[in-house]
Amino acid sequence: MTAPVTLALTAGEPAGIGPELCLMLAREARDTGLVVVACEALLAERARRLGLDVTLHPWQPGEPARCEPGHLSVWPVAGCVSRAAGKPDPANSRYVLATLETAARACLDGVLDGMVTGPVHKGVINEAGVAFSGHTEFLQALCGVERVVMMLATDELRVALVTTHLPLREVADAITPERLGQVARILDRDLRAWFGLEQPRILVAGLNPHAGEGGHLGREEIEVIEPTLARLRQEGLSLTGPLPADTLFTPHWLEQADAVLAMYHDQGLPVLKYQGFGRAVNVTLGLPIVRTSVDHGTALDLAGTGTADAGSLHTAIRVAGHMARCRRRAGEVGA
Ligand SMILES: NC(=O)C1=CN([C@@H]2O[C@H](COP(=O)(O)OP(=O)(O)OC[C@H]3O[C@@H](n4cnc5c(N)ncnc54)[C@H](O)[C@@H]3O)[C@@H](O)[C@H]2O)C=CC1
Ligand SMILES: NCC(=O)COP(=O)(O)O
Repeated sequence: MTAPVTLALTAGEPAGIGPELCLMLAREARDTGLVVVACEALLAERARRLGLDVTLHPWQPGEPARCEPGHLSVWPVAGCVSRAAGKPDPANSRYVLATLETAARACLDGVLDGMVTGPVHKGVINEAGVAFSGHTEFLQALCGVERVVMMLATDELRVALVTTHLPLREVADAITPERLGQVARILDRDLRAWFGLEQPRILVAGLNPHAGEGGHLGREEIEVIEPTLARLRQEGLSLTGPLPADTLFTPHWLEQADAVLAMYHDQGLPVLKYQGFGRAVNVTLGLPIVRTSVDHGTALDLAGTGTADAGSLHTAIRVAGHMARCRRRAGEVGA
């Protein structure tokens, strides 16, 4: 019999809502195996504080994960030096990164089938002197791949990004024919692989207002985006654009598309979050492992209150489980 899919779930920033969202999962039975990669004492303390009756079971590679209500398997990670909700401590940063590395290496080694990440605080990690711009870039480097793509999705809308965590000032220079080509090809390929689309229809946003207004409001569309899209169409990609970003997110265009490719983080993600914050998933395309994440951050204001919504975490687990099963079926990893 084939072993059930088992995912790593990193609990993220200890002072944030990640640890309690992981614990909330234990209220119900799970049909996908989950191993929470975190400090066991942190989880135990947060469970006590919130009155959650959860028994934590240290997990060893090769063991089945506990899936019944009231029980959670934990891959214990050391180094979490302060565990207060709502009070982040840069001294925990090495521990936070160790949870990510533990999970990612387990996926690369085939010990686990994919990873779901709870929210980390990028600023706090940087305060510890570690250059870190996000899981996306961290996992790209750890897995040794040249390009990955951040895509956030609800059941109704998918938005992928050409650039991710960059100061706005640097965005225009980062949009090169090479990067745009790599991102569009990964998006097209992974929409086919994971989302069952035979010929993904992708709307591409311009960078400038009104997609450059014929060159009067910026020349990136004419000099970079249009020629690159023309080359990609010759390769068989179905791309429409560059379209003015302010009217692209309207039913007229979205009804004809499977995904939107936005040029930068705050061009695409505010629309996605307005449409579906709390039930969206963040997927890293182009990695050799399965990785999804929640659509929200650390919500330090809610940590320790038990009021955080676990909707996006449920979506992230569902999508990662689906991707891991696809990979199994495709024979990319041993069944
Ligand atoms: N996947 C990740 O690791 C992500 C991490 N972040 C990081 O999180 C930190 C804080 O970012 P913010 O911009 O403040 O965004 P945030 O998502 O943490 O908070 C924005 C607002 O949404 C609320 N909120 C967030 N998650 C919620 C949930 N599950 N249930 C109910 N309400 C929720 C918060 O209380 C707050 O009012 C930053 O360091 C950022 O980089 C942000 C997005 C994703
Ligand atoms: N806005 C999405 C976000 O910041 C999450 O990024 P990452 O940590 O998944 O790279």
